[in-house]
Amino acid sequence: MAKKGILLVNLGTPDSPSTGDVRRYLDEFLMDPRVIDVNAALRTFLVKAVIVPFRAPKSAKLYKAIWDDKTGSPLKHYSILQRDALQQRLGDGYMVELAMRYQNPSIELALDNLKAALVDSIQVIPMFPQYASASTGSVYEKVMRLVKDWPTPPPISFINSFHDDDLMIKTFADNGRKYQPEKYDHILFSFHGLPQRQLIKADHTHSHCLKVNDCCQTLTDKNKFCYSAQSYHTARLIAAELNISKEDYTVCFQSRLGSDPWVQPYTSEVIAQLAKEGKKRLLVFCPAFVADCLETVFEVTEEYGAEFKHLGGEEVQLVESLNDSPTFIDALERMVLAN
Ligand SMILES: C=CC1=C(C)c2cc3[nH]c(cc4nc(cc5[nH]c(cc1n2)c(C)c5CCC(=O)O)C(CCC(=O)O)=C4C)c(C)c3C=C
Ligand SMILES: [Fe+2]
Ligand SMILES: [Fe+2]
Repeated sequence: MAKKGILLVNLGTPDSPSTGDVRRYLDEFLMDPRVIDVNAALRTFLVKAVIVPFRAPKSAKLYKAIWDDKTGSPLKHYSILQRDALQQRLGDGYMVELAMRYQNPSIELALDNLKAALVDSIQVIPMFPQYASASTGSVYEKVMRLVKDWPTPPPISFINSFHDDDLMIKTFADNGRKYQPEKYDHILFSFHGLPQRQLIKADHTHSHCLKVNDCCQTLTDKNKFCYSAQSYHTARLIAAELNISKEDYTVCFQSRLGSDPWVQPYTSEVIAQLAKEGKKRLLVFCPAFVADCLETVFEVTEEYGAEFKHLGGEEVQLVESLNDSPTFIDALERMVLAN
């Protein structure tokens, strides 16, 4: 029986926490023109001579801290669980493959597997709730580059974003509810950051994002593909589900790289300000990530946790990501069946 192909693609992670594997991963990731979007000569200089040589040994230490002896990288581990759970839900009529945009399992291998199985169609699900050129856009580009030479590519479709998917929102809300948000002094919705220039480039109107006050804090027809606007929208929906009022939460952006301005406010600065105001306990959602990873487990829990305590705070509690929660698998299943 011919099957329908499903390709889940997450960002990627090193093969091991060794400095060599982290260097290979960072090199492939940061040489992507959609990630470091400057001219090729400058990108090559920045990545190969500045960022990777300094960052690889430091990042390798962080990866060692989150690496599990049995299951390895949390991002890959949860991605495998998501693939297996979705395959089980969809049954024999579907073939679900997992790939990483950078490193392994590669998109090349996953597409080859789908091609060898003679699937009738391929639905690509970039595992990023909010659209960004550096994440979702890069997955589109890589898949299209690989299939362009196939003599007979099957129909291929892509999920663009799922920032407002009610089952995704419910999963984050259910995960957060377990911590009793009302017991915390403030709630953060901390999204992965992006360089400001990437928001400006993505603005089709050339007159909205970062050009008008509070441009990205509401989602409208003008900014419907804006990463920041989609992020604020996701945060509003989770907050509404949990009855968290506007003054009790802040949307912020983490994981800045380099010295160019990124989307603000920065999570580290928000945390410092909250400590200054005497807040003691913070609950942090990271709704840009469908799986726990270095940026949630280490950056939020360890780095921001230590920073907050150093400034007089007491606790930074991370809300776990979607991982393999059954309601998130429901969301994926529904996306597939709707196509
Ligand atoms: C949520 C989607 C992501 C976007 C958009 C994104 C953009 C982006 N990231 C960097 C630089 C780094 N990101 C790193 C890790 C990382 N990033 C995402 C997701 C998005 N990145 C994830 C899921 C992870 C974790 C991977 C894991 O193995 O757990 C890293 C590597 C870690 C480190 O060295 O600190 C870097 C570097 C840029 C420059 C960028 C957009 C322009
Ligand atoms: Fe990143
Ligand atoms: Fe915007």
